Amino acid sequence: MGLLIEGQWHDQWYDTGAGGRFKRENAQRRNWITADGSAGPSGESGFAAEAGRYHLYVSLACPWAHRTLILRSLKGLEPLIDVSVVSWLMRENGWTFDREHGSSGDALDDFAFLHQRYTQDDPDYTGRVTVPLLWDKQQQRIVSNESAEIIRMFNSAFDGVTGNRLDFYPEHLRNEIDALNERIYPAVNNGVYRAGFATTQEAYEEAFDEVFDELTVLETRLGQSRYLAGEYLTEADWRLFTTLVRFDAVYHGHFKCNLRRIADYPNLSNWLRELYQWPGVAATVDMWHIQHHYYASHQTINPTGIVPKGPALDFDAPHDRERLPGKGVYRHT
Ligand SMILES: N[C@@H](CCC(=O)N[C@@H](CS)C(=O)NCC(=O)O)C(=O)O
Repeated sequence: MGLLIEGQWHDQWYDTGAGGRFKRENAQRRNWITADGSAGPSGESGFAAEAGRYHLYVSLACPWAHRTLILRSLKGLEPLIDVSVVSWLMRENGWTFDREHGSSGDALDDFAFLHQRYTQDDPDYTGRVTVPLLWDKQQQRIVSNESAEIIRMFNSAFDGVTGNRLDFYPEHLRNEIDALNERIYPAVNNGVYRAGFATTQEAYEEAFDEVFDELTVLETRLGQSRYLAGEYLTEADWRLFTTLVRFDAVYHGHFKCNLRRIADYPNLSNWLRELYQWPGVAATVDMWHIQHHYYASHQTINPTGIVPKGPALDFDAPHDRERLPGKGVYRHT
């Protein structure tokens, strides 16, 4: 675990400051792929949607990278955007490449370390070396290392190429989806990390309470609504999914978010199974990478590196969500 400072790699754990609070660094590359290469909401123009031009770097353990793999699958982008999967283990060199346990190696240059890709973009790069990372093979530059924006690009930029009309961020639901994301990101997606990486009791308990307060709100909501934003399955669901699918296996034990398991919430656990069983999704979930990555990589939290054998999880078990009205994914015209 470390970061680049003026292009040099430094092995360094997170600095949680005096209060012991983990603060996630903001992503630094914020360009957008668009249908015609015009500029997106941030960054520069020049990234037009073209088959075969972009490459996605992911970890199968990482919930932020997982979002991008799900949207890539559901939007029919697998033949257009190829992927490299980093090693499950992240230690003193940060994300590295190998070809074990389903990792791919660096498919482009056979680099040993992901930080080499960051310094190829900028030899003086300063910052954390994170996944997901979307790379432009043509310009040899990073498009984006912000998953929230990569999934938005995947949702629409390539529609003219693929003909895929599924819309996970439909116009009429945007306010609702944005409001959900604004609560769920700090309290749940990042909340479990804030609990797990806290270095004071107070910071841990603060994050812990936020996680479970929000899960209670979401449990109630999903008792009345098939999906988070209503009858349509949207981006907001997939963003929550990647955290909850890891929860009982990792966040409950490793990050000490153990008031309850997701299995103890009837609506959240049934909703989780429906999403897991959505065509194309189960293949993006690798519980081996997920469990081994967290327990073996975070040596400050789990110095022995022992990976628990349980819990037994069965996301293929039947769910009861048909009891609520649902329309599946919205299709734009
Ligand atoms: N804002 C980024 C966050 C990505 C992120 O923090 N990824 C983690 C893996 S789950 C990472 O690569 N961490 C390495 C580090 O912080 O050094 C996004 O959502 O894309």
